[in-house]
Amino acid sequence: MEHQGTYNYKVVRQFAIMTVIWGIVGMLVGVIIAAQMYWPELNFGPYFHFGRLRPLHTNAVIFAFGGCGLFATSYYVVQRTCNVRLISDKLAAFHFWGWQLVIVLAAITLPMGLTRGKEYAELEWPITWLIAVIWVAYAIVFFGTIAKRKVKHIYVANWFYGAFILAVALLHIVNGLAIPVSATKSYSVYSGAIDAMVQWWYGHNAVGFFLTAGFLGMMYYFVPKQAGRPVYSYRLSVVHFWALCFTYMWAGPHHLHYTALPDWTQSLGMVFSLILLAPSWGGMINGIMTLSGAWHKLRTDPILKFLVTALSFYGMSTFEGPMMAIKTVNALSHYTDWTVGHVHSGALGWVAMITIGSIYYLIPRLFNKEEMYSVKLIDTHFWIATIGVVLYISSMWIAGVTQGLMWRAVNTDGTLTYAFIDSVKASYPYYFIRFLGGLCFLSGMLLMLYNVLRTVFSGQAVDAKIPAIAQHA
Ligand code: HEM
Ligand code: HEM
Ligand SMILES: [Cu+2]
Repeated sequence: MEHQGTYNYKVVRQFAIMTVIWGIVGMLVGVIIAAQMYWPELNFGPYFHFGRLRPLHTNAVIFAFGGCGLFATSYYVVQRTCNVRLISDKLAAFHFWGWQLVIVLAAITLPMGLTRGKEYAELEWPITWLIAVIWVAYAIVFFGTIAKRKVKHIYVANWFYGAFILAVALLHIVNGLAIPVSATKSYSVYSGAIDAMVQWWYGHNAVGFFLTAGFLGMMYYFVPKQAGRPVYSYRLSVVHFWALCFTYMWAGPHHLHYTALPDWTQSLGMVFSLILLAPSWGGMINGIMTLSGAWHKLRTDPILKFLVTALSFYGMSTFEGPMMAIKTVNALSHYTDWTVGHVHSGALGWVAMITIGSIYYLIPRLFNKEEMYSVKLIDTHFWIATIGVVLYISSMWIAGVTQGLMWRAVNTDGTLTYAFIDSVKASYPYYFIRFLGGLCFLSGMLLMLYNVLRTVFSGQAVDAKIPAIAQHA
């Protein structure tokens, strides 16, 4: 039991490094598909066609980049706040290697065109089952560690990580139910409008629990830590936690406005989306107000800049989302690039920025260094990333609204003013700006990789000792 007195940082180090690597891979694919929309001749053969690289992009950024970030931070946070080592190093290692295998399998099968055809749940049934097994291992390690904790209280970050783990298990299994007809092909057990409803109950809650709850867990640990201030309101964190979990579950139908779904379900989804603004902003306000008395640190601390800007984008996208869920607004925004803009203000502005900030916090601590190799480079990364997000989302807003307006424009005699191709032509300049924005964001990630490698190779891997007296980490 040589490890008894220390935390398991090995699995945290592994997931943290892979967060940066998969972030670069996933965003590179993002830049490639963005380029393909501006230069159609970049669509090569079947394997490198937009239609096959797009799911590769979404899977890589959400499950490889986002997933590794969530696993690294949750394993760090749960140990530090419970004052115990993970209950099983072996299961944690199985989780790490199993997840890398899933990512590799995804990178092979998606370009081959093997897909279940469900967005964000594309991977065919053998991989879906493999994910379920790995997820159970993760849940055992995480909740087992909480059960063994030396601190009576369960810190709020763990509540959010816990909700993420449980909800994603539920979503993955229910939406994954399928009847295999061969090793690489299966059919959903649901059909028609019910299949669509299950899929978007899944899709929306993937946003709510994979892309939000887990990252709020990150926020609740790393923002107070980096700001050196306690969480603004513990009561607010409890209230918005339960409200968020409850409300997200009902908002899925906003993805299916004006479809064959019963009208009342669409209205229900719209109403719950509007309500969702409140618990979302509860989290944002709690995070931002945690800086009370530490605002001056924003001037000099680029890690804090990442964390706080992430919260601002979180607030912005959770305002935009409820607006887009209003049926009359959705009549304009749906099918347009406005949705893609909304997605990336959440994905780049919130998910990627909070992850980047947290990883910069972690790396020196995992490799026995005072701070990152270059704090100046973190600052450069911050600015280039921020410019990238702004270019991305503002170009997509303009393109999206232009498309929506052109599609609905009618002449006095009732005929359409524009052919579809006119709206494609009108979108071209914005696709170029989006490509540039993506390129900025990707360059920032490359700076990060350099900075991380310099820190890692000048440091040494150490596992911090567990303090003898129970205290908050
Ligand atoms: C209160 C919170 C939010 C609400 C009510 C909301 C609402 C919406 C609505 C109405 C759409 C458009 C559906 C359509 O017309 O097809 C949408 C799309 C989307 N949103 Fe949000 N959103 C919220 C927050 C977020 C956040 C924080 C993220 C990312 C971290 C996000 C990621 C997405 C994604 C990925 C899609 C595209 C789904 C697809 O069609 O593939 N949303 N959201
Ligand atoms: C360099 C950064 C990135 C670039 C250039 C980029 C580019 C793109 C492009 C071109 C699309 C396809 C849009 C379309 O079908 O018209 C897309 C879709 C998507 N991306 Fe990204 N992306 C980046 C980063 C990210 C990150 C970090 C995430 C998540 C954490 C993300 C999540 C998504 C999602 C969920 C979709 C599907 C949107 C939908 O169905 O509405 N992206 N991205
Ligand atoms: Cu949704």
